[in-house]
Amino acid sequence: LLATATIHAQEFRLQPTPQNYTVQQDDSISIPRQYRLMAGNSLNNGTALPLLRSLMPEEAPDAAFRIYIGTKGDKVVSSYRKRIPQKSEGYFLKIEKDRIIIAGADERGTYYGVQTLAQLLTLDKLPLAEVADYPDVPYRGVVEGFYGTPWSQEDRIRQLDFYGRNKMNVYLYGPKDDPYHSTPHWRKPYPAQEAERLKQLVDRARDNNVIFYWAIHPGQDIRWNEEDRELLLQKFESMYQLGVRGFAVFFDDISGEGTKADKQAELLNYIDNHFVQVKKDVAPLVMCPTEYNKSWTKVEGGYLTTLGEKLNKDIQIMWTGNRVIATIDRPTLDFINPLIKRKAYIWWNFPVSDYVRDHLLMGPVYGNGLDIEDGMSAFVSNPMEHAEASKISLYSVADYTWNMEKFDSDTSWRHAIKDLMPLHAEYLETFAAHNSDLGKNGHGFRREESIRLQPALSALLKSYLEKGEIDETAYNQVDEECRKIILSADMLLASGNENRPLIDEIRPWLTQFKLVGEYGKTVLEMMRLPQQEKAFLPGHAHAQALQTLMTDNDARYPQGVKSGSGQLMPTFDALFEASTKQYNQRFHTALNARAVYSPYTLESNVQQLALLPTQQKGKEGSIAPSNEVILWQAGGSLTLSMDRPRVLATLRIDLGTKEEGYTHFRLETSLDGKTWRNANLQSVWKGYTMQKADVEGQKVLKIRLTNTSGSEQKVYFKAFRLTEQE
Ligand SMILES: CNC(=O)C[C@@H]1[C@H](O)[C@H](O)[C@@H](CO)N1CCCc1ccc(F)cc1
Repeated sequence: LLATATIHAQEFRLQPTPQNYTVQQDDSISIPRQYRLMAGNSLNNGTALPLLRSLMPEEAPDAAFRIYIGTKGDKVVSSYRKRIPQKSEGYFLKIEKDRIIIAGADERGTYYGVQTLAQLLTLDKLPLAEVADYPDVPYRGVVEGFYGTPWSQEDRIRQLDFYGRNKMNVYLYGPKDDPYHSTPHWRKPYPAQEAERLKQLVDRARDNNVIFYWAIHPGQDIRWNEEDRELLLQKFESMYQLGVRGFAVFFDDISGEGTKADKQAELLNYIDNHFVQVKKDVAPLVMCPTEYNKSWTKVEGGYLTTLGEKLNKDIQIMWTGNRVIATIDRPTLDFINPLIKRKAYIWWNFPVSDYVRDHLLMGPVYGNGLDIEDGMSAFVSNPMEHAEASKISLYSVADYTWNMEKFDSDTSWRHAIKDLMPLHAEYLETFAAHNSDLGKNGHGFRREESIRLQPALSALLKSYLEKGEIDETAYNQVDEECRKIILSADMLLASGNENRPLIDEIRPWLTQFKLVGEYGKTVLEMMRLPQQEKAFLPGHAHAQALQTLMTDNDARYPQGVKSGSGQLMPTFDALFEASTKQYNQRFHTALNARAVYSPYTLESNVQQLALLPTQQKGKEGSIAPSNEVILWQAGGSLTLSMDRPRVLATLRIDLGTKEEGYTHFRLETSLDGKTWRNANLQSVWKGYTMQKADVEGQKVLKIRLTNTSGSEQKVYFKAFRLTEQE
């Protein structure tokens, strides 16, 4: 038992990472069963004491062991006054042989001291520790601001408890699809049942020392008149009656009248002067601007400068960074802070996934600057509609914003996973490692995925595509990972009550993840058999069956479910296509060699072209370029076949050679694959190697490019792109 305790203490990590934490290694004390409480009066209506009592229930006035707890200025901790960090929400925690001292700079600091003690109490023995701690970023937390299904009451209760444990101090309620937050009912008070639920959340937030902000999103239909202004204030008043003590006005994603900066500023200052400042117990007003990221900002238009100049100085202005979805760095803040004349209140659009709903974003939080804590007034995360699954990122956001310099994204990510499912951490880590990239998306924001397996995946693919050989080391690593994927999916699906809400959220992705693992194993087996006329066939059929199962859209997820889409699936698909193409060439068969349905098929007797994948995006079709010199033998040809006759708009080819180089080749098109007609090539731009074919309006089934020079040509294969007519 002692050994476990020792190991536990050594690998034990406090979350978030404290600014200062020292432990006397050679000594510890048993957790006192009874203690005498010496509490400062300032804590009477706070939540630090209730939390302490819930952790250590046995109070006894005559107990030898004492706990001194108070806030700076309380007599009971006066002799530790100088040890308390002079920082908002700071605290001093010391565990001695006969006493524990918790002294906060303010009430929330004292509460955080108790939260840190709570973590130490999970050890078998209490280390003789000393913690002097405080947060880097003043406001830290979550803005529930996504499109899609808002979180449930249970989701939110669990979230608020999570924020208390992780020292996050704000939660902004602003679900885009809540009709009483936004158009059409922002003017109306909540119906009784919703009001009661919100009141419960406000109370739970208070228990966790979290400021509950209620946000309103009136901009789409607000009229700049007294009536709407009064209606908005009445709505805020009704929320105040429910206990809300933090208010926000979001003007994002709107158009029309509501986007005017001077009108927005006038309204916000009015709210500040006639509501926030009057109430005295309400947190600073927060607003989200219409121009909330740099790519949407027209500085000369004056929107942000107007807000910066006109808005009362204590009104916070949100900012998502250089783009809608972006990581935050020093240049980002150097742009926005001077414009708005205050420190930006960062709204970080991660791990929100409402624009890539088929993906889960379970990877590490990385890419934000570690030297920018002095440049922001807040950093709040806009999460996924999957509350529990978002906690991997939120755990690290809490870690990052509390102690930025010491933040290590990978360590934090691994601890976040342990915190979420201690008994299944290794399986959840396997799942999370392969479910982190977003796939192509309109915001161009991507994340690393399958990081540790990437070298093996690319080595396996490269040697197979370029030499038709199997890299055994890489093969075994990928095979072993497929086994772990299948195991992890099953273990998590069968994990019972450890974290049922999480499994309920990610179940469709776990099922998909298992299929990805099985597909990988099947494709790996296929790679060994392209020369075996009979043995290859069952594997090919199984792989196709798995492809079908992976694209079957579950009615509940019309957007589909993607897993391993960043690295695993592209590699497995390429290996499926390559091994099937090899089989077809060897046995002159026409097995389907397309992993992902595409209307275009490539055939070629030029060895280096034969395995290039074709791609289709809308009306565009292409053969993937190759970045090596192609030895194109005399008479060698490449044929791109359509699944049915299609009308071409453009066709561009780039062999990396000038005009004369193209005289060695003939380009033809055919509607039936029997009769062919020439298509002339001409330069697109003088002196460039890209050529275009005159095929506008031609209906074709096949396109063929042949080396008619009578000798081998060395060319590049830089582009082969067509567009179809609408
Ligand atoms: C700070 N406010 C926001 O970030 C607003 C919204 C929501 O919060 C959403 O969760 C988030 C990321 O998808 N933003 C996307 C906005 C996209 C969008 C794209 C093109 C448009 F034309 C309009 C909106």
